[in-house]
Parts: sequence; C-alpha cells; structure tokens
Amino acid sequence: MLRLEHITVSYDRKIRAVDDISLEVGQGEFVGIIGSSGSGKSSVLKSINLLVKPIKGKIYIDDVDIMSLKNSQLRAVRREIGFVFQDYNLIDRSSVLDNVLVGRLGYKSSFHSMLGIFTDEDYKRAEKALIQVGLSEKIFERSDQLSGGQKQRVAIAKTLCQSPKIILADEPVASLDVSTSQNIMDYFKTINEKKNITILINLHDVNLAKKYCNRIIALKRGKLLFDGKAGEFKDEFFKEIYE
Ligand SMILES: Nc1ncnc2c1ncn2[C@@H]1O[C@H](COP(=O)(O)OP(=O)(O)OP(=O)(O)O)[C@@H](O)[C@H]1O
Repeated sequence: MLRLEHITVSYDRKIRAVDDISLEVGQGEFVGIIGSSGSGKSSVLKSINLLVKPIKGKIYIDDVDIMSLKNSQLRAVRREIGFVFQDYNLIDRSSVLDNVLVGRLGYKSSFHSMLGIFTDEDYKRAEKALIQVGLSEKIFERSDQLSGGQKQRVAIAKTLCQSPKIILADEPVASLDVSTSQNIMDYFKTINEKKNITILINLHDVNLAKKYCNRIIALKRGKLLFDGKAGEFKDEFFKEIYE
C-alpha cells in the first residue's frame, strides 16, 4: 500500500537527511523506525505525507504517485494519513471533543471548517474514537488539564476520527514515562490489529520497537541499515546503529 522509491531528503542541499531509501509497507503492517538522533527518522516519516518534500525519489500510496498530485487530490490522500506528534499537537484551551473533531476537518469545505460546522455523524465518530482510547469520561474537559498520556490518547482519537488508512507517529512516547509509554503502545497495537490500519512509528527505545512492532527499520545517517522482522533484530545491529 505504501512504496518509497529512492527517497532523498535534504534541507540545505548539502547534507542528506535521508539518503536514497527504498521500501515497501503492506496494509496492516506495524513498523517501528529506529536510529540515533539525527539519523533521519522524522524526515522519512514526514516525507510520506509530504510535510517534507523529497528532492529525489517517488512515493506511492495504493499505487498513486502522490508527488504528482494536484493540491485538491493531495488533500484527499492526506486526510487518510494520520500523524501523531511527540508533543501531542492539541489546542490547549479547547475541549477534548473539539480537539478530536479536528480530525474531521479534512472532510469539510473550507467554509464549513471556518465556521466549525460538524454533523451528527462527525460527533458520533469523535465519541467512538474517544471510547476506543478509553477517554469518553473526559470528553468535555479542557485538553490542557490532562496528563501527557491522556493528551497522547486524545491525539490518537483525533487521528482515528480521520478514518485513516495509515498512521504515522513521530516519537509519540518520547515525553512519557515507561508505564505510560507501554500503555500508549498498547493502544497503537490494538488499533493496528483490530482496524488493520498500517502504522509506522518512530521510536528511540529499541526494546519497545521489538516488543510491539512486527517489522523494524533501522536508519543510520539517512541510510537504511536494517529492514526485517522484529525478532531478527540482533544486538550486533544495535551496536552498529548506536555506536
Ligand atoms: N527543518 C530542518 N532544517 C534543517 N535541517 C534539518 C531539519 N530537520 C532535520 N534536519 C536535519 O536532518 C537530519 C535528520 O534529522 P531528523 O529529524 O529526520 O532525524 P531523527 O532521526 O528524527 O532525529 P531525532 O531522533 O533527534 O528527532 C539531521 O541532521 C537534522 O539536523
């Protein structure tokens, strides 16, 4: 469903943040991307929905070359790609419900978005997403009154509200303690298994990647160093990546 062909990302045309990476990800895969700081994990993830535009290569989603799409077509593709950030990316003063409804904006005309007009169906989806992340009792709370783990669950619910085919998560547990991180990873795993949504997740912690992901991709200085089953990721790769 997702194919990267020879993707190269450079921010200043000198250093290659991502250097000629090709990979294919099938529907329903749960892929952990690991690598030391600066290895290019975020750049790979952000290039998939063109938050960052590669200087070379092609990106195909369901065999559509997304770099060749017009704005309106790209918008339609993007609304099916959820993105979860490390710092949650919520509107602090808004309620949990309003934050989750933001996930529906990609389906609205700019006129309706501006006026914040949502249908009964949108509200039902938002409530369902909040039930899925175990937060229905917080629906009317202000999001800045929640804990870090709860905020990340709201961000996941917002993404679910988009009805995504793919979820990209950029270090979603890096700001959380160990047990909260595991809790958030459990939600990702459940979403992946129950809804068959493809997930690509950047992680600092190799053990989390090995525990939760089916496949691991390891980067070093923008290059692909390992791509295989989580169980095949051995200590020697670990040393090579983090040395
Ligand atoms: N907006 C930017 N402008 C210039 N250089 C950037 C930008 N974003 C990333 N870089 C550089 O690109 C390289 C890869 O960065 P990237 O953030 O993709 O790596 P990462 O593995 O996600 O790192 P981290 O784990 O620290 O977030 C680094 O050398 C970084 O300094």
